[in-house]
Amino acid sequence: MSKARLPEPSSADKAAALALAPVSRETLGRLEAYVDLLLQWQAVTNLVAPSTLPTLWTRHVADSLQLLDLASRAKTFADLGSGGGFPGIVLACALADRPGAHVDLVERNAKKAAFLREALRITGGAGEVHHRDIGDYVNSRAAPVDCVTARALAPLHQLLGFAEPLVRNGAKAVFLKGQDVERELTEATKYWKIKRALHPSRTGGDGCVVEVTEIVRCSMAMPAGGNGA
Ligand SMILES: C[S@@+](CC[C@H](N)C(=O)[O-])C[C@H]1O[C@@H](n2cnc3c(N)ncnc32)[C@H](O)[C@@H]1O
Repeated sequence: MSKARLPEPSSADKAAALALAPVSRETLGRLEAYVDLLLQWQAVTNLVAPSTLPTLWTRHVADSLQLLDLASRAKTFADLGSGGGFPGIVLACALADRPGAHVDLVERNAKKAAFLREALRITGGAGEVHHRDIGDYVNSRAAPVDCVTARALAPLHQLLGFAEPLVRNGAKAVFLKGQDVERELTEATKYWKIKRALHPSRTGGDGCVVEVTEIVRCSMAMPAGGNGA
């Protein structure tokens, strides 16, 4: 049986992404190698929604790159639930030439963790894959990180539960969120007192980045599914 042909990223979209989030020639080379690898693996395993492939550069790459401006002095990152590598691999590619930079990519799915390792290998991205559960990772990481990231992982109240040990240890959190952010913030404040700022997404739509610099648990019990341990 012949495989269905996947839609390809459009060159106009790539140009638009690079206008939104300009990168050095070296970073562009790494990102192109990553996108090529992602397209090869996408043919056999679902790393991103196939419908988003034509706009892969704006929807996924530029979306990830915009986090760098919100963490311009950060060197160490923890990307929770990295999946196909957004934003973690993109950040690792962009930071490869920054001395001391490092991205921990946390992913419990074995196939995706294997993909992430291969992406770091072929791009020379500055990072390491942690094939484990986020709860284990955040509760056992001894050294602080500067910035914790996540995209399309969980509702905000759960993300805050995951990130709380890292933020308590000095990290800033930046979460890429969609249009439901106000509802998620309302829900989150039932369980957490947070210091936060909202930044509209540079890649358009109703998306935004939630920047969190303080997370304090309220007395109410967390619902199932958060890092309520
Ligand atoms: C919907 S995907 C999003 C992937 C990527 N961040 C993106 O935006 O394309 C969520 C990923 O988080 C991983 N994940 C979910 N819960 C996790 C957990 N508790 N520990 C580790 N990985 C987790 C899943 O395996 C999945 O690959």
